[in-house]
Amino acid sequence: MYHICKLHTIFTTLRYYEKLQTEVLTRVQQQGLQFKTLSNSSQILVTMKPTRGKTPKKTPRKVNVNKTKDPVEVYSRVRPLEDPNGSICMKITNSTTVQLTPPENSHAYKNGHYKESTHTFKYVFGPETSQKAMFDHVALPLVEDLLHGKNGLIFMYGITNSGKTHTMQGSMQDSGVLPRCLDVIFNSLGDLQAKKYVFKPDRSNGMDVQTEADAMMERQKKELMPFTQRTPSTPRRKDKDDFSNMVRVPDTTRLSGLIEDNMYSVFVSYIEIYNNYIYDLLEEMPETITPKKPYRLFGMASDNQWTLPSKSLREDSNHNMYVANINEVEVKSADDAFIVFLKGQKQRKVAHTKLNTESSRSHSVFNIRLVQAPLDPAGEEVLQDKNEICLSQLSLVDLAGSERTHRTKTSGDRLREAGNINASLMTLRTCIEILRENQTNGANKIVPYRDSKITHLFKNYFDGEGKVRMVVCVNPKAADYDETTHVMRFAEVTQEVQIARPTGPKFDIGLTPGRRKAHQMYRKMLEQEGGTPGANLAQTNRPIITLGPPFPCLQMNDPNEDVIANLLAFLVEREKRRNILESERLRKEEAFRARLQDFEKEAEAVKAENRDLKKEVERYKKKLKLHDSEKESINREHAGVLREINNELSNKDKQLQKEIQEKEKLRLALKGVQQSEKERWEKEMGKRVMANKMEYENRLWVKNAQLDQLKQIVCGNGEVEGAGDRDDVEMEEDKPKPTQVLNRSQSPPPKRTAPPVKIRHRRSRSTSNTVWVDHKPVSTLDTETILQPVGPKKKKTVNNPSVKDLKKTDNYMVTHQEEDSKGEVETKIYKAEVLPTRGGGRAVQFTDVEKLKTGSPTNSPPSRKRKSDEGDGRSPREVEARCSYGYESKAGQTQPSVNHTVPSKKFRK
Ligand SMILES: Nc1ncnc2c1ncn2[C@@H]1O[C@H](COP(=O)(O)OP(=O)(O)OP(=O)(O)O)[C@@H](O)[C@H]1O
Repeated sequence: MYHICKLHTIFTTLRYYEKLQTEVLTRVQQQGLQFKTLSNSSQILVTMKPTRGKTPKKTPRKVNVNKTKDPVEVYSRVRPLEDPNGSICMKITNSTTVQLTPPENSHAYKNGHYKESTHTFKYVFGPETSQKAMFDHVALPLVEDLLHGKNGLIFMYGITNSGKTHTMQGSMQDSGVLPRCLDVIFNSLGDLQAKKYVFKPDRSNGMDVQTEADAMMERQKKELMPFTQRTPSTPRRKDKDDFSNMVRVPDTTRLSGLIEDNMYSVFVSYIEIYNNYIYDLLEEMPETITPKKPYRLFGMASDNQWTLPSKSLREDSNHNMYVANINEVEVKSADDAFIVFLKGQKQRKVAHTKLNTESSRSHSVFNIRLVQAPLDPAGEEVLQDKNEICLSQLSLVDLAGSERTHRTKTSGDRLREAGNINASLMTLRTCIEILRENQTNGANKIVPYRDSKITHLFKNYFDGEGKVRMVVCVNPKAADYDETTHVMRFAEVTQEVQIARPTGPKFDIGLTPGRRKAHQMYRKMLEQEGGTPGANLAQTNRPIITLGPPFPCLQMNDPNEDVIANLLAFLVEREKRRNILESERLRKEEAFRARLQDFEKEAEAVKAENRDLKKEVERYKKKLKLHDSEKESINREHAGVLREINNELSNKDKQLQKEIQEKEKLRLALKGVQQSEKERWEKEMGKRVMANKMEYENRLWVKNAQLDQLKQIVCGNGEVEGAGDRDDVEMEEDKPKPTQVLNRSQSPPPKRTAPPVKIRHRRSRSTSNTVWVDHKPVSTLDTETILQPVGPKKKKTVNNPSVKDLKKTDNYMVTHQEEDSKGEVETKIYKAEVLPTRGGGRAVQFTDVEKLKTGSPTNSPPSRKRKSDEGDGRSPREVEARCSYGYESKAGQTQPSVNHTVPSKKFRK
């Protein structure tokens, strides 16, 4: 009794303190502060946060940018060979690497790929690996995550007959991943499970919570009216009987670390994706339909077959994908869950193919959802707050095997299935590859999750958070080489995809830890005291503190009976007891008061701390303000500098534009100048060509005339032949002998013609005293050289000689200038005699030419030579021939015209 009282007091105190603490916390939380407080009795430091713990299911839509990411973990399992003597194409080189060698009959080998390929994974399990080792390595960590409120996905991938289903399901004696997951979950939950129907799926991927009383009502209702229920609950007795002969060896692993003040429930669902349609494998068959054939369906259903309706995918309020309107069964033990799985398995589409006697023709997804919520402050029931429910999910996926239809020798429905299987696996590959590309290259390509139901369903795992593990099952058979290499390559790519690490939920919602235990103890005490087991303190009417046994019977049956004395003794006893209780009460009251005072002091201390924290917050706020203003001024400064730089940049830009324009102008001007120069030169060259042409024509004419003259001489004009001045004779001395002359007369060369002028007139006049008419056209350039042409001392320089000028003199010279191809100016001075004509006019006969040429000292030797007679060994006769043309000036003409002249003929005016 004493202990009960003590406990009662402790509980009352505890509750009072909780109330007090909650009040203080609420106030502090309202102020948005974090602070530390001491727990009342255990003196444990508990960190309180302003926000309450939320469920982890609220995954954000987009990838968590700042979250830590982990790559998808890929494991490889190599199954044993069916035929121990068969040829293999792979070798496990170490615990993480597998090497593939192309066999000679493989496509790769035929296409020239002879090299071995090496593939590295997180771990490679050899053929001897046990199911238990496989589970412990791959799935156990995800089960642990599930119990701590985190999501996980395991999928089996590989070609047909590679051991996917074997790894996932295993056998009764040697269970695979799925049954072991169930075993470990229920082993770990123990008695932390909530009563059935306390948690209820809300049909939109969430969970509702109800009181235990309501849950009990629902249980009773369902037990009383089992036929009205549509949703399958815990496996019925019939189902249990169906599988009773199956004895499964369970996994005994138990995980610790669960939150004892939480209540847990497990829900399972089982779906398959067949031909890109989703079916609920736990769908109950309507009572009205009695199938003639067993559940298992292959292909199309006939009239009396039960065909599963297809389900659709939806997105919940947290943007998580889920299959709408499927049955989620609440299970209370691993065996129950396994029976549900077997029930669904019966409806799965499995068929016999050439490569696998029981080949899965669909992708199957077995979902385990764990619901947990904290207990109320009394530690008695689940807190009736939907927001405090935490949902975590472990999806176990057995993908259908990819296959080459020519190898499986499929046709009809099997072929269509294979096409759909391969298409969905291809979508999975594409999604993974694009995801990887987006993550590694920073690309922003759209991941085609929607192209296939399987990828669409697991979109959240890749986009959101959770742990993803893939087991690549491989058959070492040489015949599978081509398909296996594809699978291996894809698996390697998958390892590069990063998934945000899941964050666990926070259940620290400000309630005292150890509630469940305290409540259990309390109940135990009540039971010991004879109270109704399970009744809580408030509902108990029986007084916990009594003053002793009930009053004795006061009825007097015997006159000798000392009723009064008995009553007195009883009362004395009772008074004594009351006094004891009173003193005890007073003592406890004192103790309680003292404790209360302690709490008050503590609360005061908390308040003081709160005040200090407030002050600190104020100080930080001020600091923040200061930093803000500093930041503002830096920003302003920065903006000013930026403006200046921009201005400078724009000025520089303008300047550059200006320079570019000027350059363009200059280029155009230069182009113009170049064009005009070109035109000028073309004109000039045209003129020169004309002059040269005329000159050569004249020379030709002279030659012809000389030839005519020679002809005349040869044809009998002895006078001419014998004639000739002495000079002529002298000059003829250099000529060939008479025989040669004879020969020459037969075929006279042009050089040997008679001189066009009399040699006596060719004496140099530069030294005579007569006045020369020096004809210099206006365009004549001054050569400005030291050496000047040899010329007469007396001369009259005219730009345009008139007849009158010529009448006064008998010596005439004309200056002609030309520019050669090298740009050097050549000056020619033609000298002539002015002879009177019979008609009273004057004829000019050119007798000599003097050439002056300027040149660059680097291009030509620094000589400035009088070009007369050239000194190149040419005979004087050649000079005569050269000068046997002249200018003829006629009355009325301002310019004399060029004409040929011969010694016998004079040009007349
Ligand atoms: N590791 C293993 N140890 C022993 N037997 C195995 C192993 N892996 C697979 N097997 C056996 O090989 C056969 C085919 O395996 P399983 O059905 O698991 O292949 P699968 O990849 O699921 O094929 P499918 O894609 O066609 O469904 C089964 O009989 C299975 O028992």
